[in-house]
Amino acid sequence: MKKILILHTGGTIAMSQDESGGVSTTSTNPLMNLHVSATDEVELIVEDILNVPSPHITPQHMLLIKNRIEKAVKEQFNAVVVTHGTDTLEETAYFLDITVGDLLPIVLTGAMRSSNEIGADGLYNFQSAIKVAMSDEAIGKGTLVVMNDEIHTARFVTKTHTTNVATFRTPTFGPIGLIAKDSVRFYQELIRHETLPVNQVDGLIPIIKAYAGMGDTLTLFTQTKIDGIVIEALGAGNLPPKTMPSINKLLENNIPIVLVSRCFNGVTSGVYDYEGGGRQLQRKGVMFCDGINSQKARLKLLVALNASLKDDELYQFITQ
Ligand SMILES: NC(=O)C[C@H](N)C(=O)O
Repeated sequence: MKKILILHTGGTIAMSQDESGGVSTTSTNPLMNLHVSATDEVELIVEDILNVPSPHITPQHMLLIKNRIEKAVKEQFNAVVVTHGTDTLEETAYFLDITVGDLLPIVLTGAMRSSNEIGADGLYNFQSAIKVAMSDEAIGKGTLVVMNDEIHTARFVTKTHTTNVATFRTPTFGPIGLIAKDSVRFYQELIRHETLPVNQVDGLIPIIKAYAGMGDTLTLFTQTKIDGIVIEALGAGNLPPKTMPSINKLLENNIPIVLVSRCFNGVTSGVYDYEGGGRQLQRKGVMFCDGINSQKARLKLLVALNASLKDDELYQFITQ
């Protein structure tokens, strides 16, 4: 019989709606009182590791979850299911993906409707996540996100809708599997999977978004002590020319600059050789992140810096 560790962290999946329509955390997690079917062949050990809305989640919380999962490996658990608020679920999922690796299946899930709302999706998603975690095919696929009958990779999934239950999507590549009534089916997998061990997550790494007519906003970051910066650039990876003096200054000060695209689909590539164009940025040492969004790129840089990666190693890890 498989043994699965359930880690509840809070979020809407653990919340209820009151008479005024407000949704908030309750002292007992509603999932605790509900029976999850089709789990007779599995032993579930449940822990309320946190009980917070996910906008309150920090990298310190992610580290706590990671450490608990690593302990679970030693305790011979076969898989872990983490329930989480959806607002930052993709960030915790990605953090676990790049720090724990493929030691055992890790599946995150959440809900868009609280437990006592009509059409509540929490219990259903929770059950689906357990089914995926139980599946032998989930082994070696990296951290997974299961919502609304779909299986996504932590690396590429993102929350795309503020309220719709079909909010989690994987732009460009699509989900890697689905849950069809009783069966869990995988159709794709990632071809590479990078991980780094970390024991701390310190550092100030802001995210800034580029826009038409952007002036020298980045100058603010040349005057503050930051450890790195993530820029959501235009298109395939270009910036307005007025940002260049500060880009140069940051690089002179050895501040790592990670670039992603503000586009929802596609990957970055340094092709344009005009002032601020991607080719110029790459030549200067700006690191282009491949296909992940800015909030994940920020975690990637945070993990890399806390694992003391520098120079070439840092460049390889960020750009691979
Ligand atoms: N659906 C949700 O879980 C959203 C909630 N604000 C959270 O992330 O905690």
